[in-house]
Amino acid sequence: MSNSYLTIEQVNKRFNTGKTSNDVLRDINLKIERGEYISIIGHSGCGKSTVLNIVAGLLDASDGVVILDGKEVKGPGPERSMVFQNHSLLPWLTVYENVAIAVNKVFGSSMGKAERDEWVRYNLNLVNMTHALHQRPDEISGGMKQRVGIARALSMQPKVLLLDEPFGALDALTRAHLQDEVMRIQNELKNTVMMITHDVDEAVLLSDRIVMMTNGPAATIGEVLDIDLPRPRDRIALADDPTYNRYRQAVLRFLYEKQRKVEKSAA
Ligand SMILES: Nc1ncnc2c1ncn2[C@@H]1O[C@H](COP(=O)(O)OP(=O)(O)OP(=O)(O)O)[C@@H](O)[C@H]1O
Repeated sequence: MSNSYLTIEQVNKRFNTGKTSNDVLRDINLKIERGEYISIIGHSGCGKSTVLNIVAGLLDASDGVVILDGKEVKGPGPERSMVFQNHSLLPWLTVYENVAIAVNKVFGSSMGKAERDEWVRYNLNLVNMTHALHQRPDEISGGMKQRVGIARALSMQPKVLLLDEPFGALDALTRAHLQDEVMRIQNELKNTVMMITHDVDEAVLLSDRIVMMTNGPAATIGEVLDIDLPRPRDRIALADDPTYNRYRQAVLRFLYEKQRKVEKSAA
């Protein structure tokens, strides 16, 4: 298998607890090109977070490798920054400081103080948060916290941005607004992104490809769907677009027909 920008090759994952071994992932193979936006969708518990955690280096694969930009992933690193569903800001630091702490850690030796300050502000400006620089996490809304988390992840200039249900805890309107912001930022920065989602519309709207996982145990990639919709994408215009709806139906069919059958036959 030749390498792409990000290659997941023959990855298996078993969790061993006491005498029992739980085969969670089997034969995960995926190649992601630089600048691609990939979503991973699948039923709860199939192993989506496990895949992302292996790419993040937070978990080791039992077999197989992850190669990013020619280097094997071994342990966590700032070139693979992660945003979680439940914002993980440090509550005692301000919005500015939450991003600055990451910037100082990653670029402390290579950027001067003024340059670091400018970079923190640049990233907070990308997510429209410069009005709240000196507020603390408990003084801002859930959507604002997620924006700061995204700014913090982007500020590390990751080679791949890993989003674990980043909009999952938000109300529908805030979620839509933040999805639009992420699409705008993606258009501007052309990041390589892997995002876990349970939301079919979110997957189709944001992605270049949707990776659909089979049910566990021993979950694997069932189908990969190319989303060939021009960008920038407008959610309202797409609601009536036949191609958009065809993609949507393909994902729904996978999740609720094909994977339900697997569940029944396994029972
Ligand atoms: N540290 C661990 N030790 C043992 N089993 C684990 C561990 N982490 C995850 N698992 C198991 O691996 C399976 C996949 O979990 P994972 O969190 O990756 O699924 P998921 O698809 O992300 O789920 P959800 O959509 O509900 O977040 C589950 O059966 C889970 O119980």
